[in-house]
Amino acid sequence: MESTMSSPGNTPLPSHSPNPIPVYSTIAPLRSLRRQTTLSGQTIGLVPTMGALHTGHLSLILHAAHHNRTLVVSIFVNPAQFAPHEDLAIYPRTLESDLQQLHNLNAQLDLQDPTGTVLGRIAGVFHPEPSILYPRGIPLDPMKQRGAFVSVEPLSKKLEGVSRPHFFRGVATVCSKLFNIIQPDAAYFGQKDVQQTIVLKTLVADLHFPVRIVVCPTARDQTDGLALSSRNVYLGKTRRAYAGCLYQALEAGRRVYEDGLERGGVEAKEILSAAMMVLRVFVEEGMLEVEYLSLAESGELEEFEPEEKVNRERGEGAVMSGAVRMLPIEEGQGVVRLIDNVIL
Ligand SMILES: Nc1ncnc2c1ncn2[C@@H]1O[C@H](COP(=O)(O)OP(=O)(O)OP(=O)(O)O)[C@@H](O)[C@H]1O
Ligand SMILES: CC(C)(CO)[C@@H](O)C(=O)[O-]
Ligand code: BAL
Repeated sequence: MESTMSSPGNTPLPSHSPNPIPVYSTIAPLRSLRRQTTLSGQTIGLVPTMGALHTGHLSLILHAAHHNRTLVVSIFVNPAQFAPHEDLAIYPRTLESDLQQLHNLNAQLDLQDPTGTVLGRIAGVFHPEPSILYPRGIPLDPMKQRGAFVSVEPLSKKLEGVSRPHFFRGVATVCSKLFNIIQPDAAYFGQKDVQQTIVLKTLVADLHFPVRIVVCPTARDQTDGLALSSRNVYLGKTRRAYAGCLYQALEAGRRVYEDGLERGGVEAKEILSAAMMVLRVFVEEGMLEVEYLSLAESGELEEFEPEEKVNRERGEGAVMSGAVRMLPIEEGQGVVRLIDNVIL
């Protein structure tokens, strides 16, 4: 089924382009797009998202446009990666404005880049109902889910997997489905969700998916470095004012690592405590809780031992990541989890 620049309710969006982006809710038209693209000798770049698009998502699409003539963006809030107590029901869903942003981006892509390179353009948005991707239904309790699921172990149990135990199973499963349906040559993901990118690289290697996983830099707020994220809308003005502290903490850790290189390296615990020092003041004021601060190698996210010397040889490319729970400070607010990371 295909619609053009309209919401499922069929409200047409303002459009000045003669070529609105088709929105597909079923699989067959994507198979035919794949066939046509192959016949014309072009590649498909896929950008999977859960919608509520922001500049971070658009930067992934722009990146993909430099390497593929045909782009597909998926917008699907995947129930399988949410735990029953998480925010599936209230996750921001802004399809109309998402489509408008994609439409505007296509207009920019049509103009080519300043070097004269011909850029790709978004040829379709995949926006299925859950029943299309999960034909056996998708009960929220992961213990009751039926059908085929994919998990990547033991990576999925570490860091993010501790507080979100079935999150990566949901991500690996939905991405397997998207890869099989769209059959992209490459799929583009953000560095912000670093563990997700490692899980997905392992998935495509182990299951021999012919898809290249491309990791693109984290887009940040220019003032305080907060990683752009769809869930930032939950923060409210007051918490937003100090939400950049996670990134600033990670940067403080990175500085200790870099200064230590002159002295042949520093212990992992010194790097992490520099990061913790930035967060401590907020913790003591009851403004946030730290779920984890981690310094790990980039392959399987194996943690450095606290006393281990992190020097150029061991440290370069290591992942320093963190997750904090921004506690409610005003009436009606819930906890907002922020994650971020820097690569040493
Ligand atoms: N700030 C960002 N910079 C670069 N990529 C990003 C950024 N934020 C999200 N992405 C990437 O966009 C893709 C889709 O992510 P998603 O739709 O979950 O957005 P999100 O902002 O991460 O939302 P959430 O608040 O649910 O984490 C993922 O590959 C994710 O890593
Ligand atoms: C990759 C993804 C679209 C799978 O639902 C999601 O985890 C996300 O948005 O990062
Ligand atoms: N960007 C990761 C999707 C999630 O947190 O559910």
